[in-house]
Amino acid sequence: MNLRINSEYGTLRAVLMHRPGKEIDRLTPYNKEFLLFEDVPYLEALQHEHDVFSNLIKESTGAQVYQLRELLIRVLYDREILLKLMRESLKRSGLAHLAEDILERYSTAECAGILTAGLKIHELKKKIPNLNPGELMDYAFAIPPCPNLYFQRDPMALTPGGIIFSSMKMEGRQREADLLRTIFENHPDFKEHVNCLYPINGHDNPPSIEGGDVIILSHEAVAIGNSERTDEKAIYHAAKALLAEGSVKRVYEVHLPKKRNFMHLDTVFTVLDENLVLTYPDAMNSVLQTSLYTLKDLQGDRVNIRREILKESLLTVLEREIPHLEILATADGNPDYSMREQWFDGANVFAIGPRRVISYNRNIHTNRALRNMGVEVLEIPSSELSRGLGGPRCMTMPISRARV
Ligand SMILES: NC(=O)NCCC[C@H](N)C(=O)O
Repeated sequence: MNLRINSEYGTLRAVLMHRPGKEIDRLTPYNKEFLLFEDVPYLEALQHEHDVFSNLIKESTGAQVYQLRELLIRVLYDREILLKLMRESLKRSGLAHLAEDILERYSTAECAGILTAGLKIHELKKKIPNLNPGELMDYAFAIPPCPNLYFQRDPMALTPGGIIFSSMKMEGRQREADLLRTIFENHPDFKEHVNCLYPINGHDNPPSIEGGDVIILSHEAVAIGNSERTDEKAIYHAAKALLAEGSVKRVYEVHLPKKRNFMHLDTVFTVLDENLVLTYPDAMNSVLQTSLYTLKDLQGDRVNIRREILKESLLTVLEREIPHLEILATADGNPDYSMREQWFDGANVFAIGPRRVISYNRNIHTNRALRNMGVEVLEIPSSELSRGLGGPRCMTMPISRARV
């Protein structure tokens, strides 16, 4: 499998998703903010909505849907890998010394569950009755959960030149990127095909970048959001690696307002075809500065890139990059409905092919506007999925698309 994609809309061939599990049941009214949720979802209904989504992808495209849990269990059969992840996950609670005890008492599948759904002290006490957890109370986390794992777009990004492994900004999501990187660098289906663009070798604490900020604009250009989650130093390094690799010629850094409802660039626009982009109009108007990275010179390992600050809106950049571009505003530009639907990721549809998208059913005004534009819109239920503040694009990591 060639782990590169050259568009946001080529017909989907394979995608990685995560069916939400027990990690969702760890959310409470008191930890939901730290864990980046707007509410406390109802797990069974959330799973049902997610199943509808993954089945629809299979039926409408025939694409292979990989499930993160299965891939993870496969790589965790390597004890060294499992031990490293377990130690790392126990560090914050000060219990890293228990990693080997845990591996002895739990099966590999159970360990995969622990690494995604977390582990509480009282649960651990059932396996290790004489446990001394120091100051930690029974209901404290020995390992915190990853409830955002169903937003598979964010822990990495596939680009035309290879993979950007995220370094996630928020503490509540950091393990997700470790899990994804471990899978892609070790699973037999993928490991030979990874060209890692980021983080650069030897960087222990890389500046943050998240997959939702990376969008392929055209055959020659990629945009990366400088956002609440992605740092300009990370963009510089990712741009350098992408330009040196040579598949793209321009990387745009797009400055987004650091606001929760614009948290990533893909909350603001989605490319649906060679000449069609769906956008949230308010954000397009407030994005006033972009920077452009291009290659200056390349001699062996020595790469120099140039950065120009463009005093241009994102709209101008898109119009220049994409010839004969048609822009469709969410809710057809109605300010009240587009604002409402932005809260439920109206602009964040998942393109499964040119002018074919999967969208939340609740975004009725956006869906109608899309259909009026000739886009095929397949809808999924969204009462629970949307409580995590992410849409269909956020929930999917396309790993193979037909080249366009
Ligand atoms: N690409 C995206 O916009 N992903 C949505 C992530 C939502 C998640 N609750 C978060 O705050 O990170």
